[in-house]
Amino acid sequence: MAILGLDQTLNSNSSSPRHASHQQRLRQEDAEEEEEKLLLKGVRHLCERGGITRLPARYVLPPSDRPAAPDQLPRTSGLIPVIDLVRLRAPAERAAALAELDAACRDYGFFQVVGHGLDDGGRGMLDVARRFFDLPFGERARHMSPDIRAPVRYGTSFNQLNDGVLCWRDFLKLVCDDLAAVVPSWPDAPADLREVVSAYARSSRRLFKELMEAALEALGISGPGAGEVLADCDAGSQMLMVNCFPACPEPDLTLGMPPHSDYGFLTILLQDQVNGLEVRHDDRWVLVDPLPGSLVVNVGDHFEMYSNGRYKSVLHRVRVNSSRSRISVASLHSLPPARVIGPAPELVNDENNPRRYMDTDFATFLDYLSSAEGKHKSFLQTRRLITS
Ligand SMILES: O=C(O)CCC(=O)C(=O)O
Ligand SMILES: [Fe+2]
Repeated sequence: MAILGLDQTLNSNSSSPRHASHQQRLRQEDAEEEEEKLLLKGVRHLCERGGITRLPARYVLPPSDRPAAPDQLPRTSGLIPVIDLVRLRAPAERAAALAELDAACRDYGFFQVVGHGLDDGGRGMLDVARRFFDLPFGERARHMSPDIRAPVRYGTSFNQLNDGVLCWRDFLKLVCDDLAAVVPSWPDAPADLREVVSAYARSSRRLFKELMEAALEALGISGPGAGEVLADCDAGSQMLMVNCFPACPEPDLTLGMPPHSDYGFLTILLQDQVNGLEVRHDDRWVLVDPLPGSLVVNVGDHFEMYSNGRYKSVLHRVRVNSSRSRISVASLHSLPPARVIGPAPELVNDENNPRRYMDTDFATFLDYLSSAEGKHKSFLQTRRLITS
């Protein structure tokens, strides 16, 4: 297909002309099918073919869903609270740091972590991720699967089963629940991927547990209740989403990820120097401008449910830009997949803090993702008992 032809096909209006002959309509249907197949190979592949000077129509959002041009955004450096783990680890400063953590989870649902002591600050992880996305398409495509349940999966967009408008994103999903068992099925190229990513996954899990320990203390949950949750964190579910957002020809018309919340307890996000994450706060989108070397952490749906609404799982989205490709690695942590999650009994009382969410489990979440409902509401909304 000629390069110009490709652009024209991708941008063309998909409805058939009224007087098109039967044969013309069939040809158009074939072309649309070919185009869809091409787009599902991902945005990296699309960009590598060259000649993409306009955003293909399948990625164009309706005007109300488009991101504001960057210069119209409020500057937000300093807005997302910073939690210093060095203070959290110092007995004399722990109480003050816990109060800050509690406020961040309540008021923002997001915070930045510094002083985390991660070996190389995550640089090795970002570097191997970049080299993975730089591999020839055929090498990446070995891991492609439309099955959202596949433990290793290279995919594109957000939820390709349900996306009406595609997102400008490719990703490698790696389930890390039982590392020793899953690592042999991970990509073997680049040659150091398995080693670097599994080391990062282990560090991220340690950080998750440390943050959960602190958050439970901040919530006033102690004794056997806290012990059980923390033991479950050790054997809990973990999923790495390694995201690649290539430079985009018309970034103001689309998004790298649509507004969504994360399903787990906490997500730990490592990102390169290119901004893109926007968080919903006070009814507006704010661009997160992270401190160099920090990790961004957010509360997920399971933690909002477990905390009976005290902590907020906040909508966030990713914008793309026209000049620089961006890499991020989200590590989504929760309790073991078989565990039923509902409000902690310590946080519910009939008088002034009634139960706000019904119990849920992982299977229900996966069913939701593959259902038509996944198009319209957040998973959390489907679990609410009290809507205010
Ligand atoms: O790339 C980012 O900044 C956010 C990624 C994200 O929200 C996710 O993978 O769930
Ligand atoms: Fe997310």
